[in-house]
Amino acid sequence: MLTVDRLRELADSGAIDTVLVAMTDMQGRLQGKRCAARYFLEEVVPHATEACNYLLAVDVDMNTVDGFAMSSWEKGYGDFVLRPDLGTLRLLPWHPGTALVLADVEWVEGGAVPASPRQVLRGQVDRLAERGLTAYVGTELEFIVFDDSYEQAWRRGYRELAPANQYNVDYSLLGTGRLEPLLRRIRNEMAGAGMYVESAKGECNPGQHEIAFRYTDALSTCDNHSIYKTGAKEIAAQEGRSLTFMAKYNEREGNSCHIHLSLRSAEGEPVLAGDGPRGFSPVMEHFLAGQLACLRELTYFFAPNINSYKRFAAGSFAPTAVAWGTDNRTCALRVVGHGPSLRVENRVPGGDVNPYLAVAALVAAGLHGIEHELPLEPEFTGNAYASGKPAVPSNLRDAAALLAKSEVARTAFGDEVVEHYLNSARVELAAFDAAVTDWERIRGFERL
Ligand SMILES: NC(=O)CC[C@H](N)C(=O)O
Repeated sequence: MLTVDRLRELADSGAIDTVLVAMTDMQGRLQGKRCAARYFLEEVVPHATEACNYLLAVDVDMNTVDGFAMSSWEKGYGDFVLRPDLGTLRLLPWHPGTALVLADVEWVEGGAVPASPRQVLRGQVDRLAERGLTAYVGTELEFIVFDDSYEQAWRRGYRELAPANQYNVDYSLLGTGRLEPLLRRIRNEMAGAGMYVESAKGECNPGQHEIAFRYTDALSTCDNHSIYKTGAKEIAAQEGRSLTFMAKYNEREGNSCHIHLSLRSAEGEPVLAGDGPRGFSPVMEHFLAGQLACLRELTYFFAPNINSYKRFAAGSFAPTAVAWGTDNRTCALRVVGHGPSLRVENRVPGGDVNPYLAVAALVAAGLHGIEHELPLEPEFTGNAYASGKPAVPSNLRDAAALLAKSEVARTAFGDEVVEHYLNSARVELAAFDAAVTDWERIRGFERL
């Protein structure tokens, strides 16, 4: 990582001339400004910078949409403050002479903006800390690479794109070898941006790949995740290609973002393993029971888009059943590792997830289980797709309705945050309800 002093040296020598100041919006995108390095050092470091507060109140298309209490035409769409978190300062190797810092979002009058995803996660990290606990998190993003550039793909309406592999390349070294110039750039340049890269592997959908990063504390993982997604797209674009993290690009395997989470004590000792019957501690039992109890009502934070729900298909390796199992990939909650590496993998999130909100939801669910000492049901063995267990919500409307009634969410995040994201869901549902899709035209144009 980069210190401000080192940045100053690099700026003085001309090696760095630009510093990106970024916040993460509701959709998990980096939004912000490209600052001149000198201006960043002289003005933004001591005084922060500002951006229009509609950045937490627009849809994917940047439309000003109604219903957000914190930001509206009535409120004049004023500014909020982007306060750099200097611990996130780093070089971005894929842009010459460029560094990046992530910002916390505050009101001009002071105080955190509650709906800011980074602030939502900070709140849950603080709640854990009050119990002497720290969350360690890893996110596993899958993506599909295409030979088409983003511009070509857009112009073609995303139809008939050429995936960068022609067949299933799951674990195929031949398959990843084909894309190694691109994959190697992404791996090495993310390492240059301060991330601990572990490995890359092929996946099942043609052109589908995954790059794995070492787990770290919850906030840093979500920060890295957001920077990585942007960087991977930018590197692909520089290579004349495109890649997508959308949850379900076509009817084959979707793009997941499995989230692994473990807990440690204030002394840094792993606390999930213990002397219980399965090698679990009471904290693990309650934490996992909390995940099961809250999964349906918090699914919105794992699956925030219309498309997210298309992943949840039987036999797809994406979950449909709210069940837990030991190293069982058919369950929504897969327990992996043992002893100090014991952890919970939530398999519900797709590549379109906002990591801050998803991890905040996992922590909130776990704390609910711990605070209420929820007992853990027996593990599920076998094929959970055929289990008759409660179902992961199958669409955004159901997930939003479940969130609206969630006392756990309201207690953990506050009504303001829950109402904010419920409005976001409403906006997305209304936009989809108003859209006429290719599917309808293909079925209806001639034949109906
Ligand atoms: N590696 C896997 O388990 C595949 C996950 C699958 N692609 C999904 O969308 O969930």
